[in-house]
Amino acid sequence: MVNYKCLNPIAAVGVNLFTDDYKQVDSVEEAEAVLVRSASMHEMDLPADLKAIARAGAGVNNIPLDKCAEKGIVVFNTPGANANGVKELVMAGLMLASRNVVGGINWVQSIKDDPDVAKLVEKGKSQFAGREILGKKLGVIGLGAIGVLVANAANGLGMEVYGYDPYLSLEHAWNLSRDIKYVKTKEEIYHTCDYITVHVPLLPDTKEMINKDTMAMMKDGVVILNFARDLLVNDNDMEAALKRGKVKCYVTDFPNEKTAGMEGVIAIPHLGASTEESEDNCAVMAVKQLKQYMETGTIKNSVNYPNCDAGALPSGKRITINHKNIPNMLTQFTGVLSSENINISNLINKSKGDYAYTVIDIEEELSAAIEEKISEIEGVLKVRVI
Ligand SMILES: NC(=O)c1ccc[n+]([C@@H]2O[C@H](COP(=O)([O-])OP(=O)(O)OC[C@H]3O[C@@H](n4cnc5c(N)ncnc54)[C@H](O)[C@@H]3O)[C@@H](O)[C@H]2O)c1
Ligand SMILES: O=C(O)CC[C@@H](O)C(=O)O
Repeated sequence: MVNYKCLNPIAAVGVNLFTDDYKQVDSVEEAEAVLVRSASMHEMDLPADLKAIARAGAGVNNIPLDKCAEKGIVVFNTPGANANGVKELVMAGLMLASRNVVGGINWVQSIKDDPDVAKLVEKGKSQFAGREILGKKLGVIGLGAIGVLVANAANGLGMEVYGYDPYLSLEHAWNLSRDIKYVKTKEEIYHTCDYITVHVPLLPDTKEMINKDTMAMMKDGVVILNFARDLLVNDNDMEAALKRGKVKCYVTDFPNEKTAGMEGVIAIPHLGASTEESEDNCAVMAVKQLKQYMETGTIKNSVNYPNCDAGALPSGKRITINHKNIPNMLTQFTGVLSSENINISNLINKSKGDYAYTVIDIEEELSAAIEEKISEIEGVLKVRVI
């Protein structure tokens, strides 16, 4: 039986994939597997039995990835599963920043009880006139699952689209329309574009990438859209830029105490992935990845351990070892098994940065004492026998 804990509500279509071999528990302390959306896990004690965390979503800045890796806990996310939901809201954000729909709607509400409302609407509507996006230049920073969809959709609406991503993957490059102008520096986007949208993860090198220096390079009256994470933007610098008119409008899906009421900000309550379709896609992908890892040791879409297709289970036992990526580990693992006269039928070893993962298939049972011996090897972080 595998105990799992959901730290946020996870769509039923995903949770229902758990069979009778899985049991939902009330506290993280009892869990071997965790499902999470946006709940912060940074201050949480991670129990010794915890083996995997699946983030039903893309951003993993709410999870202490290094601390998890150090404890042999594999963290998964669900790349692309909510990308269409976010793309659609970004397109809405482009419109809301261009046409004063929000101001107009609020105004109608303020005059709704006036018997002359229809006449007042025609008389007063000019104060909410806007501009069209057709022919305007859009810069997309980060051409991953969301950025590519946004770039292609904006291109389809007649915008001239520029894209920047120094780590562009082959898969995403294939999906990018040939009309998108791929640029080699962010500065080209800053200097050129009327609208700039960011779709990068929050990392030390992307934190506050939109700040007074980068905004100084932008066109006067630029519109900035942030459907990625609030800390990508320096809020004090944004406030000053909005006041000066350097930035015409800032659309954010991550309002905080500073930006929620800021003039010139369109604040949306983190709704990018809040669609039935995205929530279902993320939940199904997260649960499938978690189950596959718990049941077979295969790692797919991990952000802190290497991906590893462990293949079908052997007739005997499978030993999975999460360990440090340091020399001489395989010799020690195979040494323990050969000293017990155990034959290895298959061995896979993968590494990612400071961490590695080894899967060893044997055609017989494995005693707890031998498992213990492997666990005691320096650099071994977690051992499982499936
Ligand atoms: N608003 C929401 O509800 C919502 C939903 C999903 C994702 N997000 C956020 O959006 C981000 C992007 O999501 P995604 O699904 O497209 O992820 P993704 O991993 O598919 O794409 C991220 C892209 O950013 C690129 N990148 C990384 N560092 C960069 C840099 N310094 N400059 C330019 N590009 C860089 C990567 O190469 C990658 O192509 C997530 O990390 C998350 O924070 C928000
Ligand atoms: O779970 C959510 O609602 C938001 C998820 C989103 O921010 C993500 O990074 O995938």
